[in-house]
Amino acid sequence: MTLSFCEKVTNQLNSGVIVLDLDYRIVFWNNFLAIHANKQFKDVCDLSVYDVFPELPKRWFERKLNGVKQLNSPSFCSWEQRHHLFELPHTRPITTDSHYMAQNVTFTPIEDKGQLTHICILIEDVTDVCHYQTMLRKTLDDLAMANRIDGLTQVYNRKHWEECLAQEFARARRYDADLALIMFDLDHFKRINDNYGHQCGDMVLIETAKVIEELIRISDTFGRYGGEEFAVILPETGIAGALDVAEKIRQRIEDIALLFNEEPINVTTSIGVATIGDDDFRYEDLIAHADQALYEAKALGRNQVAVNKTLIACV
Ligand SMILES: Nc1nc2c(ncn2[C@@H]2O[C@H](COP(=O)(O)OP(=O)(O)OP(=O)(O)O)[C@@H](O)[C@H]2O)c(=O)[nH]1
Repeated sequence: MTLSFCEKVTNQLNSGVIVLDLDYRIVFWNNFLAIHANKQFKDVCDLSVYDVFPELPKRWFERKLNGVKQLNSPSFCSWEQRHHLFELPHTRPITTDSHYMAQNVTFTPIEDKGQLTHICILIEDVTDVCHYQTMLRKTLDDLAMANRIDGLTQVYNRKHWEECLAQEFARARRYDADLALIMFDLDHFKRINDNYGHQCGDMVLIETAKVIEELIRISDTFGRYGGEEFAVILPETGIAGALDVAEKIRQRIEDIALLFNEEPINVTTSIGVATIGDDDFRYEDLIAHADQALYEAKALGRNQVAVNKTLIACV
């Protein structure tokens, strides 16, 4: 078979070109397809495109082509809509999420003497774009996560935790719901650092975060407020429930069995509890109340739970 000039040019393209008649029979495909589908044109010529690519989503494909026919204008399908239309293996040495080549596909009507006679399908290999975009998205997700997480303890950092509190506070105000806050601070933590070193102090903070994360509900939001101070947001929780959780936290921390260089390390915590009140207009008010209660727990001798004074009146 002698090739026309246009066919020779098309065979040089680094994209796939398939031409279908109006019955979806293949009347041309270029070398790119011969290589990537591992089938010479003579072996597919005049076959239905569905016989050669049984994986094609027939209903979607025909709807797409009908649109091209009726409007007599090109149509496009990007890899972001459908990763690929034709199952062509990619030849990259890179690991991607799919075995198949990611594709941008353009459908173009072809007329002869004013009559639509064929549809040309251009398949662009965008495996690299897809791969690098996927990696970029993952990196951005990781960065966003790192921005929310405290590097040492792997729980929420103060900035993100406060954003969560601001949201919960607004929601509780809007729906007149309960909301409680627990803030706790490890007792005499400076002594642990001074006596055993910062490495030991860090280990205590990591272990504390771990046990408390296991103790609270998934709907609660736990974060490191700073230094050796942590905080828990308890949505839909009144004072009785909050005190219950606070006591569990106190007990759990007292029970942590830690060894550093084979020496037991004892840790206790002082805890302040506050719940949203009529006079709290900003989430910072709630923090101030819980912090005040925490200060009282320290003043009363540590290793205990205190409720902020304005609340005691209504308990
Ligand atoms: N190892 C370690 N220590 C920290 C970290 N952040 C804060 N600290 C230390 O925590 C200690 C807090 O000391 P203080 O504020 O005096 O409180 P405290 O000794 O716990 O005493 P009370 O709170 O009154 O019971 C300081 O020595 C800080 O350096 C950290 O990430 N790692």
